[in-house]
Amino acid sequence: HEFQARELSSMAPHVGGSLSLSSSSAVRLPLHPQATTVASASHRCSLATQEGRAAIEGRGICYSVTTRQGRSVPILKDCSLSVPSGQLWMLLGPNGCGKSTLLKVLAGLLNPTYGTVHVNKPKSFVFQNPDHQVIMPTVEADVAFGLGKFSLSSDEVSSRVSKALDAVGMLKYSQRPIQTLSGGQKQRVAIAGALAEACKVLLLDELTTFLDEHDQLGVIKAVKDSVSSPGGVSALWVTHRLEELKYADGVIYMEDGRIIMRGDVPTAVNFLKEKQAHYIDRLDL
Ligand SMILES: Nc1ncnc2c1ncn2[C@@H]1O[C@H](COP(=O)(O)OP(=O)(O)OP(=O)(O)O)[C@@H](O)[C@H]1O
Repeated sequence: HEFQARELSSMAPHVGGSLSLSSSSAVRLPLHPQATTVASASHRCSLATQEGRAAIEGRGICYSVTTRQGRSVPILKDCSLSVPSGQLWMLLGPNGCGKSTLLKVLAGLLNPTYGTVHVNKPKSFVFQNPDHQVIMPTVEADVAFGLGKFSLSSDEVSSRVSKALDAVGMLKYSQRPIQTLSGGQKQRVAIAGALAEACKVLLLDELTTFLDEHDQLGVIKAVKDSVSSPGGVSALWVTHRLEELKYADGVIYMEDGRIIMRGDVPTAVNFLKEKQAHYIDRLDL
């Protein structure tokens, strides 16, 4: 982790900043079963894109908190984004720029102060700390846990659990006690839980922060495979780790509560290089 922090701060200080070791509490959170539009908006706008409706779409999202003194502090400022169906997009930006808050607004965990949000459902929000993602004693039981609410036959439950574990490369671990898994394996089990529930959208908050290179690769590949397979899973992935960009279909970069860049990976790489050059120029070495 320290290596990552050093690497990022030397490569692109404005991109990674210092990595936070504090972990938000972590649960896998299945969200509502049907697609709806959440709108607390003063203005509504068309949710359709030219290719059809995006899997994740936000328009003019603002989110503010009110201090004890009654002062309104803006956290998200006029954020608009769109993630097409069947794609994996990455959300980057320095510590405290609003990435997690934006993800929570998209997940429906926070109501935007202004703006509109549309996210296909079922959707699932997976947090960063793998130790808090999984709750049942074995891998199989954990993935089956979320299916309890669907009144499925036991055959259907087994079939969904096996398919989901297979999709994240964890089928052979199905009988393993959860506490014997590595951090990355636990993250993959959490993702399998979301896939078993036939999630259409995965909202993933810094899943690889605490993982070593091997587990990091396992988790990102599991997500990429789910997105690439037929069935149209879409994912928005918050990360500080620039090497993960090679798995992305698109990139969003935030600073100080605003989205200041959206584009494909080459566009993002150019943007990041320019930022780094600008930073080095300012050092006056
Ligand atoms: N409930 C709250 N009350 C006050 N400030 C808040 C609240 N929630 C978030 N913030 C502030 O909003 C800003 C954005 O926080 P957020 O966690 O979204 O950033 P982030 O980009 O995910 O950061 P990191 O990369 O460190 O995880 C931070 O300055 C944070 O302190």
